[in-house]
Amino acid sequence: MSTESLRRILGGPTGLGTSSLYPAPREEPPTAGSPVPGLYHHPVAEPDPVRTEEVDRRSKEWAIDEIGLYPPEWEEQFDGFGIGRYMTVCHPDAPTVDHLMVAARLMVAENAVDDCYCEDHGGSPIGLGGRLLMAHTSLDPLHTTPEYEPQWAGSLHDDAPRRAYRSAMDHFTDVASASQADRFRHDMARLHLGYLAEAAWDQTDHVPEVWEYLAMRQFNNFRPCPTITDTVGGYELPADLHSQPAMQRVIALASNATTIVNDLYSYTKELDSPGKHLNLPVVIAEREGRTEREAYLKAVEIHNDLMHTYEAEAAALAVACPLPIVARFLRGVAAWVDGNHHWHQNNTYRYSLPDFW
Ligand SMILES: CC(C)=CCC/C(C)=C(\C)COP(=O)(O)OP(=O)(O)O
Ligand SMILES: [Mg+2]
Repeated sequence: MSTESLRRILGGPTGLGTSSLYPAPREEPPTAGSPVPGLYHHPVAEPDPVRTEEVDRRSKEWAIDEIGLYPPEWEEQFDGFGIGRYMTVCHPDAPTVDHLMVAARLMVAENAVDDCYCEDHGGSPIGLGGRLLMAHTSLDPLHTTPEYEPQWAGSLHDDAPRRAYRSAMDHFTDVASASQADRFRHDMARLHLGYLAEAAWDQTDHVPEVWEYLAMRQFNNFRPCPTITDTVGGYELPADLHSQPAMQRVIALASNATTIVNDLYSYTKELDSPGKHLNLPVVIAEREGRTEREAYLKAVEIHNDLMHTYEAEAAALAVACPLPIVARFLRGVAAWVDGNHHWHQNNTYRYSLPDFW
């Protein structure tokens, strides 16, 4: 495969000596909506405003009318999340708004579970395992005897997170193949495992080693979002290609980079939240005895290393397995990585940068 083709797959220049083509640390402090100084990323174009608005409108209609997701007082936060921008910028190859809506409902549902079960909308580490497992059955149904089946089926309507998961999953399985749905269930089980480790550490006030934190964050991770890029794009990466170790490594590295992006952009929000909220800079500061600023800058470097390794591995995979479907999927993952950065950078309603420059 030519260098030019690889660039197209990854969305920008890669390899030795190309870092200087991307934004470098700056002298002046960032302003609202600017990227984290020194963060390696690929700027992308603003998402299509027509699609953005339509996804916002339809997501809200679904959340309110179909599943009763949130009370009126949470409306501002729902709007501030910007689901339309997020999905539109992360899935530039979605053939229709219907395809974008498949991703949008899942994203809204995933955030509802995180907020209502784990975090600041009534969440708690206490009893989380039971709640998460029951919610997981909205994605991966219980197969049981006629005596108990109706009780389980009724439970899927009992709270907003389960209603959201069940409805979003129904819409997803309408368009996904059986193996794409199974891939998604596996990724969601990984996510729930990550939530549980984070909650267990919270209950015992344990601050993990940096590598342990990175392991937890590989599971409590955006991974279920980029890995549906083919379903949202209206095609399928076959299971035998998706499960190749080289593809799994690319997916994990890309997803880890996207999740550390969240740790960097949500750092000040999480410092202001009650209790100690773990994120990469906080863990580095505590476990490696660094100042907050030093720890934050080290987290930027870790992100950049992950991004460089991800891009190198994706390029190597594209060469080793030169199938158009592999190139298309890798392009979709790269678009998600870049779009995720764009959304975090520009979501000044949720995020603001620390004063470290
Ligand atoms: C959309 C999805 C699969 C989310 C899973 C986990 C999650 C909420 C994140 C990876 C985002 O991290 P965090 O919980 O720290 O989110 P905020 O910083 O509150 O935006
Ligand atoms: Mg965060």
